[in-house]
Amino acid sequence: MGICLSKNNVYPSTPEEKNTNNTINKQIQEEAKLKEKNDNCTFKVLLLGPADSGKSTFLKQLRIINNMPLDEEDIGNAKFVCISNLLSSMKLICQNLESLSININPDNKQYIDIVIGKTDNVISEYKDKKDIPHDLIEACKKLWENENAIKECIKLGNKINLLDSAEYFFDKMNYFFNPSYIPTNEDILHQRVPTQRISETTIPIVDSTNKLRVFDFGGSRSQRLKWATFFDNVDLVIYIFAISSYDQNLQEDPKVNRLKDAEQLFKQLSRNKILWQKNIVIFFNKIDIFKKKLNTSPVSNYYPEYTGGNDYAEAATFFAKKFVKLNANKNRIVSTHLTWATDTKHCSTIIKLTIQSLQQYALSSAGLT
Ligand SMILES: Nc1nc2c(ncn2[C@@H]2O[C@H](COP(=O)(O)OP(=O)(O)OP(=O)(O)O)[C@@H](O)[C@H]2O)c(=O)[nH]1
Ligand SMILES: [Mg+2]
Repeated sequence: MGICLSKNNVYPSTPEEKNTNNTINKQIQEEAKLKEKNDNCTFKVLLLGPADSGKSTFLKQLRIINNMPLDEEDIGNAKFVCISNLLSSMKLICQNLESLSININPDNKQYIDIVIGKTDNVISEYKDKKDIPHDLIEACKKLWENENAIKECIKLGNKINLLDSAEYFFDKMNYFFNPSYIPTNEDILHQRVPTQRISETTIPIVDSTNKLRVFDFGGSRSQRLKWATFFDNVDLVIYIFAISSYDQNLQEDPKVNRLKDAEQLFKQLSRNKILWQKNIVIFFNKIDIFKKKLNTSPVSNYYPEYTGGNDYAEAATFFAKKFVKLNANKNRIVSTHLTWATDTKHCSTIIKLTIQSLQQYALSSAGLT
């Protein structure tokens, strides 16, 4: 390279070598600056997708996995949310048994009446620290332990927009009804609170000097109108939808299939001008429910072109191909992951992979790899 080494120093001997040396030094300085910038980077990440798809759950996992405590509001409201998710799910089931033609044991009719009659008042009063009436607790326990109709109705939960976590809360009702029980992180991960306010959370990435600045949005149709003002200077879009929702309709528009709505939404986002150059990671979420459903709710009932039966890999590949095809900019990287957002161990692997590729992409955009 025309450079003489003397002890620890580098001395150029001719004007040409001097020039080369200057160029190299400049490059080294620029790369060091870029590296420093990338070592202390804050990546802007958007969590986008339809309602009830798992965006806020994923944000909770991002905090847990990066050793950041859960949001104080989530912890403070945990008991109330668990109880109200549990009671309102039980009420929804009791109200729909007849329309779903599910028979009950006549001896249990009294408990169903108690649940339907008392739940709303109890939820509104519970916030004022009133106790849950004993007869309502007993009614819930009796129905869950002795009435098969409740379990049958859970299997038809897709028809009544039942919470995916209903069974989780019913299984743990003895804990939740105990006044001294303190909800765990797992309980908080199973809660359902639709996001009404856009949240911004800065999360230091564990074992790194970089941070994530994560925006979590409400996914219902009315909430989507607020998204676009946050699209500037994004580093990564994570599009999350529930792959298990292929047999469900939207809460806000019961005529529209949830997964078909998720397709349309993805198509629109992939065409968005401000996001045009941005890479997208798609999370096909709720695979735990998806796997179970395949046996009882054939995908071909909703997608007649699907021929893979109840095979999990076939069905997942079918949807993955569908979404990747919908991406309008073929020059951007679209990666896909099958995810289970309520499971911390599973999420940890996916989150690490996603952060790695985000950092890798940032370095390569800066010309450092
Ligand atoms: N079984 C299961 N439940 C999940 C999974 N991901 C999320 N949930 C549950 O699904 C419900 C909805 O999750 P959220 O994270 O609130 O959904 P969201 O996308 O933030 O919804 P919006 O705020 O309304 O847009 C919660 O009760 C979660 O516990 C999953 O992978 N498996
Ligand atoms: Mg949310």
